[in-house]
Amino acid sequence: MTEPKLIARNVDVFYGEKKAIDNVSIDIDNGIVTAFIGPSGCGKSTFLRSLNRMNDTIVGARVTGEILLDGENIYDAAMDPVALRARVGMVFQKPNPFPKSIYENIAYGPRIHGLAQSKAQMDEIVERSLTKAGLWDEVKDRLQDAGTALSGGQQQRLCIARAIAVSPEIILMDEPCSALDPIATARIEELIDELKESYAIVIVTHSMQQAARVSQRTAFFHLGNLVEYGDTSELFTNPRESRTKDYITGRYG
Ligand SMILES: Nc1ncnc2c1ncn2[C@@H]1O[C@H](COP(=O)(O)OP(=O)(O)OP(=O)(O)O)[C@@H](O)[C@H]1O
Repeated sequence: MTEPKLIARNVDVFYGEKKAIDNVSIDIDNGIVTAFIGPSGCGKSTFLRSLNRMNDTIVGARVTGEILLDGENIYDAAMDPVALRARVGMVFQKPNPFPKSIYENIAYGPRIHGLAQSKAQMDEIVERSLTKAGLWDEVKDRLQDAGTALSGGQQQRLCIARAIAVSPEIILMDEPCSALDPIATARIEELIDELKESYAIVIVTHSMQQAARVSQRTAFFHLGNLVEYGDTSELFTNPRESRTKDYITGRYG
């Protein structure tokens, strides 16, 4: 057995006095997709954001416990949050390309992290990232067009390419398809399946069908607790906890 890529131990997340995540421990492995599911407000996004310190940007948010990335505590004073967010990338619900060209959307991260020594190297990173995100053929002749001029599904693949460009180890996705039509959604789901070969992927989704289609492991959250975590097929066909069963059979949520 290889070590988990990321280990969370006894994690609490607070917004001011309010505890949104209560004592969550979970291992995230490489090479698979892990889905976070649960009713609205259960804390899925809050916990996801704690995995790359995105909560640091929210006034009053506080994380306790331990989150280890390859054994290193990401909340250590020595950890640079900007470098961390390159290693643990994030894709949001609404595609949010920068108001810049397609090329610049990808080149921006590698430039600030000093990943390219020449224009040729940067071109190579841009092409490789767009190819991995399944967008190269559609945009290679218009790299100078605005990223915002693409369709919603293309914009989301651009955002995935932007995350890939800085060579992440984990990609966190917060409901990445909820603003997309079914065809664009299917395209992103195929892409997630391909990307899991290279990155650990964690996806928050409202759709149990989507969790069942794309993930190998599923975590069910309820009222800030991690109720059940296991193989996706097992969790959906033979849940151990009654709260999981109630949720997946549509009794609440
Ligand atoms: N910035 C914030 N400030 C204060 N409270 C917040 C903040 N963000 C979330 N919360 C609260 O924390 C709890 C968990 O919210 P979170 O958005 O993580 O849940 P979720 O499961 O992702 O919900 P949804 O599926 O609706 O996105 C909720 O009670 C929510 O109101």
